[in-house]
Amino acid sequence: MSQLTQETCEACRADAPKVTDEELKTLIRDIPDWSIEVRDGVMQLEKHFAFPDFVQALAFTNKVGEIAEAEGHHPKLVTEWGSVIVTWWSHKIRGLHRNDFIMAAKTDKLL
Ligand SMILES: C[C@H](O)[C@H](O)[C@H]1CNC2=NC(N)=NC(=O)C2=N1
Repeated sequence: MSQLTQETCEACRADAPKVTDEELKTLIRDIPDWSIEVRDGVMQLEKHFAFPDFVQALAFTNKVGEIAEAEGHHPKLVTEWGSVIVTWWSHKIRGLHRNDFIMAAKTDKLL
């Protein structure tokens, strides 16, 4: 399990730096199952989680919500029967911050 899971998010600020290309290459190794998506020019981390039914998908969704509230950093969550797509990015900087990698690692740790 990545050391990122031991870190906590810093407060989201509009002038916070995006991760550099070099940091991105290093950080993504810690969360190898996550994909990097770019939507409207905004880089995001995304992963699909499969579950046997809706109840377990919803339970996982709520767990992600709990860590998001605890860290003050929130994802996009798409919950369907047997499926949750989790997407992390930093809205204020319209891109990826270290916070997003921390939260992706913490998301994986929920399973
Ligand atoms: C006021 C509040 O802390 C901020 O708006 C936080 C809330 N959660 C957040 N979550 C994410 N992913 N990005 C943000 O910029 C962000 N900002």
